[in-house]
Amino acid sequence: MQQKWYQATEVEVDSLGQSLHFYMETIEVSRLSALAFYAAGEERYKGERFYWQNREKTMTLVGLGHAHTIQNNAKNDRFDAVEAEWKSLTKNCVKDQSELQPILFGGFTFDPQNNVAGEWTDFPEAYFALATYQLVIRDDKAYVSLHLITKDQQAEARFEALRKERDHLIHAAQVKEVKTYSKPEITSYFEPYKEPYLASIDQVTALIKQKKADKVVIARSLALQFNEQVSSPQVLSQIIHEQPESYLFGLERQELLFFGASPERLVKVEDGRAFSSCVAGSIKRGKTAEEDENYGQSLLNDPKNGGEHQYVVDMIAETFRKNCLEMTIPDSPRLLKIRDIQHLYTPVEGQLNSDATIIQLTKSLHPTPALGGVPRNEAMAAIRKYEPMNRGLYAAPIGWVDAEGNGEFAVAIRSAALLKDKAYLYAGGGIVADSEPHSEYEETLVKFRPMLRALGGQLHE
Ligand SMILES: C=C(O[C@@H]1C=C(C(=O)O)C=C[C@H]1O)C(=O)O
Ligand SMILES: [Mg+2]
Repeated sequence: MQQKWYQATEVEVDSLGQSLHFYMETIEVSRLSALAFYAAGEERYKGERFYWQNREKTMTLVGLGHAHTIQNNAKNDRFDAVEAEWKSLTKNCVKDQSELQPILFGGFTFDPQNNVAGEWTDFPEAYFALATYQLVIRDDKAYVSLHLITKDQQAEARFEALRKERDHLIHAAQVKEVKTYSKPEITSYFEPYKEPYLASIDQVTALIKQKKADKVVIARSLALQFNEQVSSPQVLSQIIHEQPESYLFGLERQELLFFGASPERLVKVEDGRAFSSCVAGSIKRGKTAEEDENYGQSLLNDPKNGGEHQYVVDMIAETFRKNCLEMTIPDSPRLLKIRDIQHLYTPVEGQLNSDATIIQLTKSLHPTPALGGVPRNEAMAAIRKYEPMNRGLYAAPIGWVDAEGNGEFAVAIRSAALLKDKAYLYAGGGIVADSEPHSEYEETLVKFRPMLRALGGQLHE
């Protein structure tokens, strides 16, 4: 038996007070494949899809089509603008049942002041969508919501057509066997700025020794060419199978798919409680349990990595102190082990002040010193000066928020942009006074591995 909820509300969406009608219907469905649901939108909704799964695998989210987008290029108030528009759009929605929540999914680019042309040209500095078809799988229950936002008061016929299509999409996703996808075939592989990257590590450590900054995260990219166009479900299926311990995300806009498997939470808010994670300091995995344990111990005892980590802890703790009634943070880091790498990890949590929101927390936290540096402004200036690329959504907040103010953003690392038959992979590392170019270079190679593997390549040690 299917559960069904329907609501129609009226909202004023823009500053002109334009009045719109927001129709939505949520049905509970029997378990289906989130990836097959995504793939069912290949023809009609390519370029308007997203995929998300949290680290714990307790929440999977897929969106097909755009009922509404919220996007802007504001340099200073992009967070506030997204929050205000989402609030006005959802103010009349029923708030108390989480399965009825419309969800806004998207991201804020790493640095709105970066104008370097390339794969991110024209990508908005804030880009969010409310899906026409929203699939949420939570604690083993699956819900599909249909959203229609229109000026039209008589939208019944359109809504009915969308219902029919929804039933087709659900049917396509209730498959007995999930399709398996082959890996893409790489025809060439190059590191665009290897020499400038190595030189920049020396330049940045010199800057740090002159006390112009304490820590700066420097990143680089890797470019791949494939023998043919690669599809989004094809690469998403690889990360779903290969990176189960990470956040998984994919966000399409026009021809571009930005996707990744990140171990790092920026912020999660659930019923007024906030969670973040300090993830910085890295070492590779060992080939045997013993070697792995030894690497882990040396990471825990290494002053250079400990320094990289502490800057992140100090800043996130400070932000939580300002926004929370109470908070907890352990005294020392533990290890976070994922397939290719281990990190120093310190979880943070707290009870939010009544006026703190997930978007405001995201605004305050981004970029943490795990991806930007310390002090923030000096680090950002150094990144603009020494990185010849545009990070786009790499290292930036990606995630969702619902109408009640719950939500979660990951830091979009271990990620890549796929554009037809080309992909750009991104990786970086925290540079401190005692960083060495060659070992930082090696660290980025390890961080490229998850996306490189998903895209059909491999790196030898
Ligand atoms: C910058 C990246 O990762 C960040 C930098 C780390 C480091 O330098 O040790 C570790 C985890 C992340 O906070 C990346 O993966 O590209
Ligand atoms: Mg590092």
